[in-house]
Amino acid sequence: MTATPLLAIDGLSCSHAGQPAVRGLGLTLQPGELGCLLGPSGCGKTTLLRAIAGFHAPDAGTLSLRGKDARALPPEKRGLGFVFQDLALFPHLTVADNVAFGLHGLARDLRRGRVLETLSLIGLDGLADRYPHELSGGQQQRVALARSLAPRPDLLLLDEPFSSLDADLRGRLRDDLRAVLKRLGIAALLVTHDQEEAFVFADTVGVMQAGVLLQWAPGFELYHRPATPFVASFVGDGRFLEARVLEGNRVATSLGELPVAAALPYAVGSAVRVLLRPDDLMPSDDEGIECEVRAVAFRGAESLHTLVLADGTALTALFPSHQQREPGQRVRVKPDLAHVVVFPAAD
Ligand SMILES: Nc1ncnc2c1ncn2[C@@H]1O[C@H](COP(=O)(O)OP(=O)(O)OP(=O)(O)O)[C@@H](O)[C@H]1O
Repeated sequence: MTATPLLAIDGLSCSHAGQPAVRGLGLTLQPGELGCLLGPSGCGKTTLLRAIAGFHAPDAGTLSLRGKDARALPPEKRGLGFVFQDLALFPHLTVADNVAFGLHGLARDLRRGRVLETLSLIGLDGLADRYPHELSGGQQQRVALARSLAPRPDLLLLDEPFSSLDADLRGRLRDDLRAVLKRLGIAALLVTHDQEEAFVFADTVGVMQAGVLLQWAPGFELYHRPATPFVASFVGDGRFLEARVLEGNRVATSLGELPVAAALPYAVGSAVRVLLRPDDLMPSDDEGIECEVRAVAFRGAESLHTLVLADGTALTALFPSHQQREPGQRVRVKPDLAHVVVFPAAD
């Protein structure tokens, strides 16, 4: 028996003034599952979140929460928490009163305990009596998170909640929030532009393009088995290499013969493209394919090398930074991969 999903959406379409923003979208989120939506600006992420929250009426499709049709429910009856980019803390209320704001249903004597417990969980011990203007930006964002967590919703909707913070604060807040959500068993759907954030935070990541959800899968699968060329190029670095289908689950490329995961739906001899990630190529001393280093980008532990093969094909490869080469140098590389992902040849 499969458990009832917390959130189930099917065939959901939304528009703004007749212009489609979300098209026939379906996904499910299980209790306690952390999901993330990635996609270029304007692809419909916020519209989808607003439709789930009840702030935007869909044109078509179904939307159920905890197994019940939620389409007719107003936002306050959906039992969800939201955190949007705009914090909207009440400036004249203390931190504790801001956090207590959504706890009307709770007996007064329990409220203070819940507020202090939530502040402690989110790393704001000792700040209950301060006012928002007495806090840093990161602390204010934590108050907004505490306020949405205090009623213990079973689903939290987060629209780029960390985007105003610098990278270091952002990473810490993301990790802390993930830990709190997992500890409390609260599911979340987070909209972000940051792939690393999506990979680190979420159990399941969705990639949207022009209102369509192209793939909804764990980050590892999205990276290693992208469903479409758009997902392949939007998520992570990667280059496409021209290839030809061979017998026996293999393709011929200018890097030699490479294995594919399963039987291909293309005839032997067909022209296809394969995806090569920078971590699919390793430096190799004597064997391997010779290429020229075109550019090097130092990234700390690793350096991203742009390489050009003898036939002019450009590829990228991550080398440990102590093996970093110089532009113009010739290097040998060999593929280090379980299999390549194959797409139809470009038009
Ligand atoms: N209130 C509105 N009125 C008219 N069109 C809108 C409105 N809100 C969004 N749109 C349009 O709907 C489409 C989807 O917008 P949405 O904000 O959902 O995208 P998004 O993926 O969240 O973008 P971003 O990453 O930039 O926040 C866009 O073309 C946008 O211009």
